[in-house]
Amino acid sequence: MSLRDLHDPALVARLQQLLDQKTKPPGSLGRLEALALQIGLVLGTEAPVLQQPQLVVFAADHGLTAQGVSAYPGDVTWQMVRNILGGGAAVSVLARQHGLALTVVDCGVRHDFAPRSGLVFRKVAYGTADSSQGPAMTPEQCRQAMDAGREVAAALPGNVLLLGEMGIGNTSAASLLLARLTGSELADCVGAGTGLDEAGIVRKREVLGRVLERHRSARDPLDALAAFGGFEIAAMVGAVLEAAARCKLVVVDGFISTAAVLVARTLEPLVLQRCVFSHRSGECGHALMLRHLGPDPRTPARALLDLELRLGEGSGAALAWPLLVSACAVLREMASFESAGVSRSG
Ligand SMILES: Cc1cc2ncn([C@H]3O[C@H](COP(=O)(O)O)[C@@H](O)[C@H]3O)c2cc1C
Ligand SMILES: O=C(O)c1cccnc1
Repeated sequence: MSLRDLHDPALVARLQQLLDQKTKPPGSLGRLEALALQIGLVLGTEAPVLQQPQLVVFAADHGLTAQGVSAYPGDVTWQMVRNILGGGAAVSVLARQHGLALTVVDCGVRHDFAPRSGLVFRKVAYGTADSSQGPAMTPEQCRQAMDAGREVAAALPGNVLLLGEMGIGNTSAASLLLARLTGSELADCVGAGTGLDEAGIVRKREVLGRVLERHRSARDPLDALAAFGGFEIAAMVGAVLEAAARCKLVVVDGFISTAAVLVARTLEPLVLQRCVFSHRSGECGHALMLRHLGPDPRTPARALLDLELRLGEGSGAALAWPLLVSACAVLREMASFESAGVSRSG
């Protein structure tokens, strides 16, 4: 399946003309105008309305946590899933504030959850295998996780998917994917994650260096994804591909969800047309990752916000949401010079 190129020159010209006719100096709403244009193109309309926004938190555990790569124990993954669904996590509060439907997908958490509202069961296994000892997933598990993401995205209503994730150890998997898929120095790809101190970061780099070396032949993006994990990243790859195929807007969160886009765009470069990068994470490596996803005028990879967030869960995507709503409102509702009887510049 290949994606349609959304760069319709006629629609671009109409959208640009509409924006330029609004009662403001041309370009004075800055990047909100580029955002409005992008949303218009994705939804294929001059009057975009974002409907039934869905924030999906993909959750899974990582075998590599056995090597001490995170400041927190793996049990935090399932405990935070419970907290997210219970309404007390950052993403729960922000989703509630902004009226975003919140779903958690168990892609591979090391825990058995009782059925509850908002929780979708797509468990591939009880966490990935330790990637310092062998591949994190088998090719079949990788496919299963990607299919889970695709199916979840296919079943969602609305025209916007906001990505979130929960998985202790997943900054390690994202760093490894960044290093392998872009050829960047590992040291530039590895950060503090949940808050490792300097010694912890040195140790994390050393562990990830060994993992990278162990899987030196995993150069193909899907091989790399299977080698490093995790299930939630693979599921996000599938979800991004499916949402993009359905011409939904994809709101990308931080370091980990952007890593999923890094993989997805190797399979379908045009997914980038549908992606809005909500924020630049404080995690070392995210700026580098965004640079590798752009710049290209048709596929901007510039993040909207820079709040030094380093949380994940979809918190940055939720925080950027009002900007997307505003971009659409400007396009739909602002008067033109002509309709408002305002004089243009001489
Ligand atoms: C309480 C808590 C809540 C979180 N919410 C998201 N993350 C974030 O931190 C984890 C990745 O960092 P690392 O690779 O260092 O483990 C992921 O679960 C991510 O979503 C959290 C982490 C913690 C501790
Ligand atoms: O940028 C992120 O998404 C991030 C950073 C640190 C820890 N968890 C997530």
